[in-house]
Amino acid sequence: MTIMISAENLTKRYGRRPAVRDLSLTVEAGQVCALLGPNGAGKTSTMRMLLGLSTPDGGRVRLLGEPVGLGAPVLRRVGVLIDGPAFVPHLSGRANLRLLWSAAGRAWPPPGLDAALDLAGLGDALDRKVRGYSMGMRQRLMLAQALMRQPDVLILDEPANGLDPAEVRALRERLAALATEGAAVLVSSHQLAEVQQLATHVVVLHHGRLVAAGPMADLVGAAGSLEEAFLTMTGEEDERAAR
Ligand SMILES: Nc1ncnc2c1ncn2[C@@H]1O[C@H](COP(=O)(O)OP(=O)(O)OP(=O)(O)O)[C@@H](O)[C@H]1O
Repeated sequence: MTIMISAENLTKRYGRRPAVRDLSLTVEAGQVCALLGPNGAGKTSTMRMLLGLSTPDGGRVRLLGEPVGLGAPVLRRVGVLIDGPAFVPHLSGRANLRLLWSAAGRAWPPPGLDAALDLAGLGDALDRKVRGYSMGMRQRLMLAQALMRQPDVLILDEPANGLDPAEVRALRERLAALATEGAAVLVSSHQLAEVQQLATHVVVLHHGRLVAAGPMADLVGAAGSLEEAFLTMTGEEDERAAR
């Protein structure tokens, strides 16, 4: 068992409001872990801290056993999809990928480019300006960006947004293959039926707190589906009804 992603007692406040409270989680090599929670539960805040994009008010993060901060060397081994990246609209998809890769002084092309482009499935559009891309095409370019470095750790915030069913399936298969090869994947999503097929493990947040964590089969348990288990755990249906 190799722990690839670890958070210990993470806390984040915006002003006085806690967004993440005393959260601990681990993701091991070979696992695809879903980070779930209703809107505002703290998923993006958690991922930003895991990546050194925001500083925790308390607790500790390690990726591949190393501490994380902006520009930490370990981040070269991490594929990221989180708020962006901001592509240059008048450059092609391919030129944008090259720019993002080469900015750090690395020789083009990256080792996983072909597999990443294959998944992105942009075809001829890869050489057209990003300005004309649909939302789904931008999302697929972002995925290519995250995967082109053949990462050991992947942290993806709602990667399936805007993808059509065939693309969602291709993404699922690619992430499973990367995990089988020894990567650790942490992925946030609201698409619970999809997550149930994708993830081996689940972490559920509610109001910034951990409410459940463990193997998918344990969480689904007697509820029969991840959706049912999730709604029971978070009490979201009751909260909506009370509003
Ligand atoms: N930069 C910020 N400044 C102030 N409050 C913030 C900031 N970022 C997040 N928050 C607040 O922190 C809480 C957690 O937000 P976060 O984006 O982490 O949730 P989330 O689980 O990713 O939600 P969603 O499912 O809607 O993407 C929310 O109450 C949000 O309003």
